[in-house]
Amino acid sequence: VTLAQQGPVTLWARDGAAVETMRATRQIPRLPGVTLPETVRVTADLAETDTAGVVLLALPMQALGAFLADHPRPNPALVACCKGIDLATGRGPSALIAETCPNAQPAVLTGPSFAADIARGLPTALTLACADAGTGAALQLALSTPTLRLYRSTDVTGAELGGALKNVIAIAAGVTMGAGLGDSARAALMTRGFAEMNRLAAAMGARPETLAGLSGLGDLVLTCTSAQSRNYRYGHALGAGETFDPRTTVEGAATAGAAAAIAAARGLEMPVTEMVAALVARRIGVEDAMAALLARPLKEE
Ligand SMILES: NC(=O)C1=CN([C@@H]2O[C@H](COP(=O)(O)OP(=O)(O)OC[C@H]3O[C@@H](n4cnc5c(N)ncnc54)[C@H](OP(=O)(O)O)[C@@H]3O)[C@@H](O)[C@H]2O)C=CC1
Ligand SMILES: O=C(CO)COP(=O)(O)O
Repeated sequence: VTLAQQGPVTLWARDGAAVETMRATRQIPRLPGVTLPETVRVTADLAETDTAGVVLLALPMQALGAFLADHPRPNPALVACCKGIDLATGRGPSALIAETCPNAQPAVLTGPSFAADIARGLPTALTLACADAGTGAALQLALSTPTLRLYRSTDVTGAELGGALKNVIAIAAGVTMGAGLGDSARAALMTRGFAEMNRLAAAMGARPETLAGLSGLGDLVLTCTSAQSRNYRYGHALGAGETFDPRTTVEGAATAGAAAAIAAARGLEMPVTEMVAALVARRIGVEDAMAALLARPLKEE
């Protein structure tokens, strides 16, 4: 919606009925109240995107690998908008793109931004990460709009891991608030969670300044403090012992398990992440999880 202010955009979706509805009504079922500009062409025919210079891949992380394997994309630049670690392979979106679409430059668009805010034209700032600096600069220019401000980076690993791991900590923050443990406990979990994000990212070659930027700290703050976040709301329901619609995309649930497995393989301590993975898998309850975190040996900060 925001990019369509600057020129024609093709929006592909797999659901033909949803495409027909969007064409007819110019409304987006997932973004109530937002009208599709006339410059957005909606299609259920994926081949219509084949000649685009840039494609934004906006589907859930756990669906990306199979989607690309089934539909390798011919476009020169593929920008992943998903946040997470693939549970099956332990890889991020750019590695899945590189594997399935070897002729494409993989890039990542990530940072604190709710789709509804961007579509309403509210100001947002994101990180555009691409290992190839020239492609990254071109994408930054092409995808920035008057209300969407992109900062560029060549640290794809850092940008991906910041966006993936903050969702896990957001679940923990939601659990804390849902269980009535208070704002102080949430701030502690956010801070210690951020330390874990940095630990894993550094071990995987990311730059600390990327984690301290929009794609890491920026998105951590947003997602841990806003009830607009699905990861936060899911955690809140867990903490409060309430049900949660299982059809909702909650990226941190799978990513908690993937990150905990990587940390274990590398001998890294990630107690908050491990606890979220255990909570999601129902191996532990909220009270026991909190007690276990508080009972850890005292240490230097
Ligand atoms: N929503 C937001 O505010 C933000 C989301 N993100 C990230 O974007 C990614 C997608 O999230 P979001 O759009 O909110 O998720 P939703 O669940 O709202 O939408 C997912 C979309 O992907 C489609 N989809 C799912 N599986 C497949 C598949 N196998 N093949 C083709 N299409 C598929 C769905 O189609 P169908 O309707 O047919 O199921 C739907 O259109 C996530 O990684 C999320 O973290 C990042 C920043 C902000
Ligand atoms: O990543 C997001 C905001 O930057 C969206 O968060 P949720 O997936 O938790 O809704």
